[in-house]
Amino acid sequence: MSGDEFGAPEIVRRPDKATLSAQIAGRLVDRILTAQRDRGVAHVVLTGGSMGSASLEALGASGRADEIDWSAVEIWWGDERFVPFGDGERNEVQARQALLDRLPLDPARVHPMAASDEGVTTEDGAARYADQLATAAGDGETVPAFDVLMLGVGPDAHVASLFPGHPALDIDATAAVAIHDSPKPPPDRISMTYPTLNAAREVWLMVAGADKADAVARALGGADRHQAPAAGVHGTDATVWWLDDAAAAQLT
Ligand SMILES: O=C1O[C@H](COP(=O)(O)O)[C@@H](O)[C@H](O)[C@H]1O
Repeated sequence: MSGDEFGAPEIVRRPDKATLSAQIAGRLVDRILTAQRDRGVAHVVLTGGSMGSASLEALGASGRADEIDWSAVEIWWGDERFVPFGDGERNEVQARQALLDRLPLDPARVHPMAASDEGVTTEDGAARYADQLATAAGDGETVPAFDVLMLGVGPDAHVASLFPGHPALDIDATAAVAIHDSPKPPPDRISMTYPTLNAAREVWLMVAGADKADAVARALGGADRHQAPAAGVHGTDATVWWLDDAAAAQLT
């Protein structure tokens, strides 16, 4: 599918980060319930960073977590910082602290990316994640059709660990890629590639704060994905930009 074939994104704007996070949490519950009703199991891709944690914390605070059969939810990550297991820099650790540790998840359905103290390289970790995705996808597919894929957006418009100008932006022969020389610490990471991100039924880009306003305006204003990686992600059914007023301030 070329960029021109995607429908216009939905833009949901709320006054502040707390209100935005609560809105995201409510729609995430609804989305998981719908996926489980339609397909039995829901595939959810989590993100790191400020909005990744805030939205999960909001779900915990909403009182709605008990509506979901968490044993039938597959949890994935769009990217990971390649640091030791348990390190607070890991997106997995942040998600566990924000919510996952309090949910009755099936451990076999939780899929963290590799850690640097596992005795594997980032390349090994990326290849292993690609294998896990293919196994879960079945039917000869390389990745599952995720029900919802959540992404934060950096002030440089990066998503997952796909950074402006980085060679990984053009890798499409594998589902996950090793990242070196990340401009944002830590330098070594693992990331889903564009084809994997864009296999999701719904892609949610969640952005709060004035420091992201320029990135949002560029990505939604038609920037090339090599300059603004967030411009290159789209869901097959829907692409939703969740913005607080500060992040939306430069939209015309
Ligand atoms: O490094 C990362 O940054 C982005 C955005 O983080 P934020 O704190 O600026 O919101 C995040 O979405 C990504 O998963 C992460 O690895």
